[in-house]
Amino acid sequence: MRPSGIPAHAPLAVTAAPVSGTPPKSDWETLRRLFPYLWIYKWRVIAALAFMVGAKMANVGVPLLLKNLVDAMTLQPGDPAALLVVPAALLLGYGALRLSTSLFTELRELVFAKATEGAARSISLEVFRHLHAMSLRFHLERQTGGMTRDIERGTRGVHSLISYSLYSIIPTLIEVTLVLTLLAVKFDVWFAWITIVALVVYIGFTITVTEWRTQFRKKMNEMDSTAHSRAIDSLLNYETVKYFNNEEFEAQRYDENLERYRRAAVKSQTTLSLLNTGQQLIIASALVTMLWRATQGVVDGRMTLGDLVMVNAFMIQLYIPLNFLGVIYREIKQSLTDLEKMFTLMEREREIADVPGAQPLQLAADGADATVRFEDVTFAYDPARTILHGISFEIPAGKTVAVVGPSGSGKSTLARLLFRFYDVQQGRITVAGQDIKQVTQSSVRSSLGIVPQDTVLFNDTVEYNIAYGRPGATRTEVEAAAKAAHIHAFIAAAPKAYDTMVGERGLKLSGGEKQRVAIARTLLKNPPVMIFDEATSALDSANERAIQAELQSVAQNKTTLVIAHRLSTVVDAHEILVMDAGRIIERGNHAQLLAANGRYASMWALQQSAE
Ligand SMILES: Nc1ncnc2c1ncn2[C@@H]1O[C@H](COP(=O)(O)OP(=O)(O)OP(=O)(O)O)[C@@H](O)[C@H]1O
Repeated sequence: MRPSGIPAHAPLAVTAAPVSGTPPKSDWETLRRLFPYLWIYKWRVIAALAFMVGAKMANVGVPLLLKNLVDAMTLQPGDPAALLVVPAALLLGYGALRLSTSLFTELRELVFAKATEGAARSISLEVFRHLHAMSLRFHLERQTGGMTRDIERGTRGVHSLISYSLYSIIPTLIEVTLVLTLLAVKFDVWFAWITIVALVVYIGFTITVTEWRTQFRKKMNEMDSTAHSRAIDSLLNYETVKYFNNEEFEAQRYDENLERYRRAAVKSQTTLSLLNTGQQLIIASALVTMLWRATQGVVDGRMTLGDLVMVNAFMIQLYIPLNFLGVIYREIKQSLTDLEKMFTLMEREREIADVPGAQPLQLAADGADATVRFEDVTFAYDPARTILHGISFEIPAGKTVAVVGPSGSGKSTLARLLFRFYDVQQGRITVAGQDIKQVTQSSVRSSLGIVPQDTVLFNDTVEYNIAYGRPGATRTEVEAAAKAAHIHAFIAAAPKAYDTMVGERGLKLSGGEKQRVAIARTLLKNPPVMIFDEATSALDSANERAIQAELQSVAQNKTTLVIAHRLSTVVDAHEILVMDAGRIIERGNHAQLLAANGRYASMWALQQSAE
């Protein structure tokens, strides 16, 4: 048997660091959040730091050798032996030091790549899991485009933060310390002072200007995310845009943000030039002062020519990384901002969470005890508007209860509550006598199957979409489900059969075809409790009758909740609830309700005459 497109669940061996508490407040807090993800690879972190120190020591050794080389040439002009032997040894040493600098640097990258990539992977996976754990309310409110952009930037932030701090800031600090110590010990303490003052002024200037510039960068990000959200929303609504001929309107809305982005970007660029010029000024002043002190030293005979060369080489070596400090500081700040945004997203409270120590729902293997009860359930999406008022009913195991009533009366809300997409404000919902709030959400959901009102499919093959009902199902099982949902013949006749792509959100299929794919995947899941929320509303009468018969045979031994507009589809239900404005106004079986001659009877008469 050929396996279907979806593999069975395989646990991912990723050690996610624990997350707790409130959203990060400062940069240090963000760093503290990131640290545990890296510390999983502590030996690599330590080894990388050691290699870094090695590389910097080798780097600082280079000017020292240069000094000796120059001194050998200038101080012993009359000694041909020394002139031959000493420079040869020094040249070899020079080569070895240069090589070790790059060797240590490469080793550091080699050792650390796994830690960086591992941390980025753990965080990405954790964010993804967290998003799926967030409530339906969160997902209905989110702006997909902007949010994915934030996540993308956050994950990239992990890479840049690690590489900039570990590959730039820390090495520069090590180098500065080594050079300062050397200068202070070997020469006039003035050299160290000039370097320190220049560094302090440089860093102070860079940080102040960069902090000020951050607002433009933030604005750019904001505009970028909003533009992205608008573009995605507009593309998802492609057909609607065309129906209303609103391409130009959409383009203008998009362009509003692009224009704001452009303005912020130009400001960001102009202020960058200001920053760069200021930095160059500070560095050039420091270099000139140092060189002036060094030439004075040579003239006074306190320093050799070699010393002068060495001081100059040190300064140039320091100058190169410092030159990038502004960019690095900004990138680090930027990464921290991006990371903070992602961490804040991760800290958003999960509205619907398992109670501590929640156990899985206990259910007989054949679902024979899967009775569903709504006990005096009151619910509001928004506290200002109660949707369900004290709803009580029971679907005995293996029986079918139908809910009918006008649009907006709260029928689909019953299904959402049973799936625990929201928690009820009053009363409780039980499955097999267990409150669904007290057991794990995943066990409740695995006992339920739904054919929803609006089916949205994954942009993959028909087979993938059906097999989604039970990852790991074989092609034969997928076909059997498709046959039961009366969609097999249609799929088999398509040029690519089960490998046909359904398009984004399944839009390449008709409403009725999508609905049948949804039925097939729920049949494949085969849970003890089924919910059909107007499951056949998109079908023509002939297809509806055929599938109704199939659904009824499937529902035979299952606990079933049927939500329907067409009353002819629910006449066989064990109990029919008539809902209006969030209340059950009538209940009974078809015959009883007709006899009662109330709302149901008049709805029935109306539909019969229409048909
Ligand atoms: N996420 C939500 N936030 C706020 N109000 C909501 C939300 N979802 C639904 N509602 C409101 O709750 C009420 C009941 O919605 P529900 O989907 O349960 O109705 P229904 O009876 O299934 O309607 P229909 O027959 O049209 O599908 C509606 O007035 C709807 O506007």
